Amino acid sequence: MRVPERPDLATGPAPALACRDLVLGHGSAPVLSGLNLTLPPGRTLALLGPSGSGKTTLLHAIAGFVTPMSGSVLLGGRDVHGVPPERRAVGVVFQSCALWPHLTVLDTVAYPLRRAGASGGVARDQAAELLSRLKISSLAARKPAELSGGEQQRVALARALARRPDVFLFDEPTAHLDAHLRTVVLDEIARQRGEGGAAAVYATHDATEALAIADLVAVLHGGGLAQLGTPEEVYAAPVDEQVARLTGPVSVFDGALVRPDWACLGGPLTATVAEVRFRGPHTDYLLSTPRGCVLVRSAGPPEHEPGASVGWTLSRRVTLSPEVR
Ligand SMILES: Nc1ncnc2c1ncn2[C@@H]1O[C@H](COP(=O)(O)OP(=O)(O)OP(=O)(O)O)[C@@H](O)[C@H]1O
Repeated sequence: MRVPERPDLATGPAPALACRDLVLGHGSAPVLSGLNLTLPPGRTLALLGPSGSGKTTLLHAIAGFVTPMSGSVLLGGRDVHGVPPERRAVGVVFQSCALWPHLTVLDTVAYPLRRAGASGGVARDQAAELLSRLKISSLAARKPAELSGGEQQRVALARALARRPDVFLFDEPTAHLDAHLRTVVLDEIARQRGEGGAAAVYATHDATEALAIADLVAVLHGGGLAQLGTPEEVYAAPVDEQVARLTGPVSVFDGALVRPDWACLGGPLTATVAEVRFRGPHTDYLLSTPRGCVLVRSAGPPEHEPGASVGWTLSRRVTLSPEVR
């Protein structure tokens, strides 16, 4: 499946990252084919896709751990075919954090600063500052075996931030974090990118996180790039049902895709409340109608019980084309 590049995001200085006709796999069968995309400096690309769709494989190809079957990866406008991982200007935060077992947390984060030429004292001071921002100062003297999964992730993130790369590669960097720490980490990622102008590729299963953090979203499924667009585009105009499901909650109602916020309670249409799901800031109602079921989101706590008859309004829908229904 070939998706046209977005010309509006492909102009200006050399892109931080470009993939050209990229085909990736681990053996004979490709996992991803015909991948074309361009990421300008300072922008964030979210990779969204189901388990096994190739998000990690793509990150590994950019980092240099996987050799493309064909096509090319360009970093800063330069084809990096054959360039080993340590000579690519990328900072990786992967699911298996691969922290060095013999180094303390402080030394782990200071190491890239030393390699970049900082003196021992300066490197340790800057590393301590990064640990403080990621709320892990108290762990400075510990070794990886003495850390929880979420703590290891934050150390790996601090190490990647210390490297000041041109491109950050994140593979589910908040997977082990609670909601508060997730915000701390996402804010820190955004702050560093703003300061340093680095681009980021961010793989996640979490549509809400992807839409919030990204300038561009690449939806991977079916062995390729199913849709590339801004968060608003992939949410408001998904190309098919699977893209719609991967980018947020959706109902298939009367041959069309309907987001929960495209319908509301009250209005001329009639339905029976089939299910009520309290979500904190809002409540989701699954409405049963003669033309199918539809999920409707309403601010505040539940106001209707299952079985109640309600009126509702449909304000927007994306009709599925016949070939993808
Ligand atoms: N080292 C490997 N050798 C052989 N096949 C692999 C290897 N790594 C991954 N694969 C296969 O490649 C496909 C893509 O895997 P990948 O890890 O890139 O998916 P993903 O989208 O990151 O999945 P998840 O969300 O579960 O992490 C899967 O079918 C997987 O089984």
